[in-house]
Amino acid sequence: MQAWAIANQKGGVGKTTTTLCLARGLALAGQRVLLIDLDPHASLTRAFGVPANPPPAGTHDLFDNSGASLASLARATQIDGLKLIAAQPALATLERRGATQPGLGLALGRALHAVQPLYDHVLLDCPPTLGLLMVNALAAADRLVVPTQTDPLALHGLADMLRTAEMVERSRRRPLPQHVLPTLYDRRTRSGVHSLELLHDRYEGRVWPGAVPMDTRLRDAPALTTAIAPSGRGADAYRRALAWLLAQHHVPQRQAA
Ligand SMILES: Nc1ncnc2c1ncn2[C@@H]1O[C@H](COP(=O)(O)OP(=O)(O)OP(=O)(O)O)[C@@H](O)[C@H]1O
Repeated sequence: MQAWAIANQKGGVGKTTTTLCLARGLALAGQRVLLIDLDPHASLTRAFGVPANPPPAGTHDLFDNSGASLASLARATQIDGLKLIAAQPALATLERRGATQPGLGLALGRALHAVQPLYDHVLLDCPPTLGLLMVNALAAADRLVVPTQTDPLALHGLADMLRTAEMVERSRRRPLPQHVLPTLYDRRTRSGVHSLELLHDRYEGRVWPGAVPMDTRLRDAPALTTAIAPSGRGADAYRRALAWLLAQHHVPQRQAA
């Protein structure tokens, strides 16, 4: 099983869209995929039409003492082979508890360990804040995918995110390969073209050589719950990005604990 953290400390850079498109691509290729929505805003959960009221069983239950197992929280989705653990608003309170409850930073990794035989890939959609939930995802992941908007401000956010990942990597003493995915690219703007060039110069080897273009069909997909099968330039770009990510062979297999 490969665990992928999809993370960036900056909001609105395409994390949820990326998670959804990569997961769908993997499931359509016959892989057994689990999505875990770690973002209290629950965009990914809503994209699958899971109602917010009453709050669904989901990610938060992994962190309390309810004894809920990850396997029991996974719900089927409209896509064969793709399961989802829904986010609940209560996730937002976890950051406070984390400070006082030792061991909570590794709760997700422990839960994933138990479902290794059930899934080929687990994708973790992270919130845009460096808190307990993101640290859990980075500690548990086998690889990190950082979607980054192609504009000058977003490049600062990217540098912060990669520094954070390197800190976590040092403390867990296991490599965390990092892959950068340029998103929301507008080739008609000079700042877009310039930012993409900068990305490739600064992070050579870690950046997908393409870029996901602005595409209204991708923008509308989650809101309309038609996230299941968007088509068009954006969806095509994600297919190519997934192929590139899978071709990065330096990702080590998970070691036995
Ligand atoms: N390639 C694209 N073209 C057009 N719109 C896009 C594209 N990718 C994402 N969007 C839209 O941009 C917005 C932000 O995307 P998304 O929710 O995936 O980002 P996020 O990083 O997960 O955001 P947040 O930090 O708020 O969770 C959404 O409305 C989404 O539909």
